[in-house]
Amino acid sequence: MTAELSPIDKAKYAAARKSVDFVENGMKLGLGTGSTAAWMVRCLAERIRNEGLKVTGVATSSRTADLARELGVPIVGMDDVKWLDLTIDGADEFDPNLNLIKGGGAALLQEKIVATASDRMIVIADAAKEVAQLGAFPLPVEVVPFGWRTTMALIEETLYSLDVLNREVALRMDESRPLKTDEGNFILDLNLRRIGNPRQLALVLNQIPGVVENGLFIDICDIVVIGNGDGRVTVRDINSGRVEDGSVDLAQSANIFADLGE
Ligand SMILES: O=C[C@H](O)[C@H](O)[C@H](O)COP(=O)(O)O
Repeated sequence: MTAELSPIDKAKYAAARKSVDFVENGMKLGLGTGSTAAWMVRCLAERIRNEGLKVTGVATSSRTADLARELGVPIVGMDDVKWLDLTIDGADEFDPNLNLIKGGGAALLQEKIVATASDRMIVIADAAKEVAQLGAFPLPVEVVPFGWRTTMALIEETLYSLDVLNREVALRMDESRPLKTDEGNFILDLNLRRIGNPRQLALVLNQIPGVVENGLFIDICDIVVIGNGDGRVTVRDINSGRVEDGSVDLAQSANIFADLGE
C-alpha cells in the first residue's frame, strides 16, 4: 500500500525521526504519549529491529505501553528503573524557555513523573506548537473525582485571586461521561488564553486540595526538536543555547506507515 501522510503527520514524523538519533545503546528511556510520541515509538522500534539497539522503555500511558509492546520495544515499570537517561515526548505548546503545556491526551501525570526522573527531556513537536506565551491551549489539570466540583470552584477562586482575566474551566468529557485518566482521575481544562506567570500558576494549582497535577512543565524540558512538513528539522538546546538545522528523509515515513499496515 502507498501511504500518503498529511503535512502535519510529516512534520511530526520528522521531529520524531530526528529525536531517536539521541538514543544510545543501553539507555533507559521515558516514552511519551500522543500522536507525535507514537511516531517516535515507531522510529525507535525501527532502530531496534534494524540495528539491534538495546533499550529499556518506561511508557507514560497504557496507550504508549500497548503500542511499544506491539512493536517490540521492551517496556518495564517506572519502579523497576527509578531513574531514566532520556525522555522523549510531545507537547501541546512550548514557549521560548521550553516551558510546556501538556496533557491534551490526558497523560500529564505519568508524563511529568517520568520526565522529571530523566537526565534529559526532549520535546518533539511540529512548528505550530511554538508560542510566544503559553495559554492558547487550555491547560489540563488532573483532579481526583471525589469533590471535583469543589476543586473546580477552588481553582476558579485561585485564578480570580491571581487576576487571570479569562478563566473558563471545563470538565473533560469522553462522550457523555467524564473522561478518566489512567489513574482513574478527571481532567479539568482551564481556558486562560494567556498565562502571564506559568511558574507561579504551576505551584499555586498544586496547592489546591483535590488537584493531583497540572500540565505546566516548567524547567523540565532540555531540548526541543521542531519538525516541518517538508522534512526540515530544528534542534534547540536550552542549556547550551545551541540551535541546529537539518532535515530527515521523509520517504522512510511512508515505509514505517506501510509496515504498520496503516
Ligand atoms: O497527554 C498527552 C500529552 O501531553 C501529549 O504529549 C500532548 O497532548 C501532545 O500530543 P500530540 O503529539 O498528539 O499533539
